[in-house]
Parts: sequence; C-alpha cells; structure tokens
Amino acid sequence: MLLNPLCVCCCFLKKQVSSFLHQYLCDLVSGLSREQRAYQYVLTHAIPGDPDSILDAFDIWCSKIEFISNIGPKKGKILDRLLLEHSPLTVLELGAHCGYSTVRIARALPLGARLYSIEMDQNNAAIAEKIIRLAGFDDNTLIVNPSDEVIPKLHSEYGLERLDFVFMDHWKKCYAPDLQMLEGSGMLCKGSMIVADNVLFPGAPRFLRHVRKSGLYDWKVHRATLEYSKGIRDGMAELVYKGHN
Ligand SMILES: C[S@@+](CC[C@H](N)C(=O)[O-])C[C@H]1O[C@@H](n2cnc3c(N)ncnc32)[C@H](O)[C@@H]1O
Ligand SMILES: [Mg+2]
Repeated sequence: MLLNPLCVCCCFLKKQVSSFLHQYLCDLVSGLSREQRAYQYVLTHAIPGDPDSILDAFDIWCSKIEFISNIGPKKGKILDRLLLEHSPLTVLELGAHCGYSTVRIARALPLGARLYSIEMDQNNAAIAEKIIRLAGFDDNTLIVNPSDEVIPKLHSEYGLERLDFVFMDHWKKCYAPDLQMLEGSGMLCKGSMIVADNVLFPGAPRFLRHVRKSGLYDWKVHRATLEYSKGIRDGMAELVYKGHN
C-alpha cells in the first residue's frame, strides 16, 4: 500500500537518522566503511565471473542488512529491458558508487559495446573497480572525477564521438546541468537514450522541468518505489533525444 507523502517523509527521516547512527557505530566497530562491508559480503558470497550472482549478493545485503543506493532489482529490470531493446554501442554512466549498476549495464550490452563510468568519490571508485573486475568486465572504463570535469573531455581525451545511452544516477542537482552539457557537446544523436534514476525521490525537479520545456525529448517516467524499499514512491525517467545529428 502507498502511504501519504508527509508520513513517508517523516518515516524516511527517522530511518535516515537511525541509519546514520547505526552506520557510524558499524564503521567504528568494523573499521570498514558501509561500501567496504557490502564488498566483503559480495566477495565472500558471489561467484567470481558471474555478474548475476554479484548482483544477487548485493541485493541480499542491501535489502536485509544495510542500505546502499544501488538502483536495485526492480528498477534494475527496467534498465535491463531498455538496454536490451536499445542495444547501445557507447554508454555513459554518471555515478557508479560500488559498481552495482555498472555490472548491471555491462551485463546487458552487446559484444563490442563500450561503457564509460564516472565516479567522483575515490573510495567508492576503488570498490567499484574491484566489483567490475570480480564480474569480469574490467575492459570497461572507470573515470574517477566529477562529471562536470569529465563530460567536456569525453571527446578530446577519450575519443568518444557519440553517446547511444546515458544512465544518470549521481547527485540529483547535477542531472540538469550535466544533461545540458551533454546536449552542448554534440555527442547526443537522434535516438540517443537517457535514463535518469530517482527523478521522483529524492527527486530532480530542475531536470524534469528542462526535459519538459526544452522540447528536445520524447520522454516518460517509469513509476517505481525507491530501491530496497516498499512504500516510498520513486520513478526513473526515460528520454529519447529528438536532435538532428
Ligand atoms: C546513488 S549512487 C550511484 C548508484 C549506482 N548507480 C548504482 O545503482 O549502483 C551516487 C554516486 O554518484 C557519485 N556522484 C555524485 N555526484 C557525482 C558527480 N557529479 N560526478 C561523478 N560522480 C558523482 C557519488 O559519489 C555516488 O557514489
Ligand atoms: Mg539511484
């Protein structure tokens, strides 16, 4: 059952406070970060070279033990379907965190496709790198820098001519400026797909306003619930660029 928004926000804040306290104590006792604890679990429960078992191990840990903001299995299935339908050859991921969505994307790509993942946090990127290698996808490119520094260099430094698919799941305030930067880069082509997670919760209103007003996209929002939660409404935006490149 879906609850009223105020009630959901109060419950969420209460959970956040207790989860921060819980996390602080866990960090103190284990001497590991939340991401390192999840990695330890995945490393000891998943089969190396088997992306499905790596995603399953993450999902068990994050739903039963400790929350991590992976896209999760439900919205992940929508992402899988869009990737399979679209068969992109060049993919950009903004926000890799522990590498869960990176593995999910890499698993769905056709032979010869290239995935560029951007993650600005060095500690998260170190975990993501190990997870990507564990899954056997170490030929993909993980770039450790903020998106607004990397996007302008994708062509000059990484030789990217066009982007068939972009997955946005970094800080929500970066969605609108980064999308506009991608539009200006000339790398989006007619038919390029952009999928943006969490556009309803925590929400990306500036991004949605730009998408709606620019007229550059055919778009819709896939209704869902927040990853690893039951009652919090969320949504993932699917955009198809209508430009003329
Ligand atoms: C919600 S997590 C990503 C979850 C991941 N996509 C998944 O589903 O497994 C957001 C990540 O984006 C990173 N991030 C936030 N803003 C960024 C930016 N401007 N450039 C690069 N990384 C960013 C954060 O450090 C964090 O690791
Ligand atoms: Mg997300």
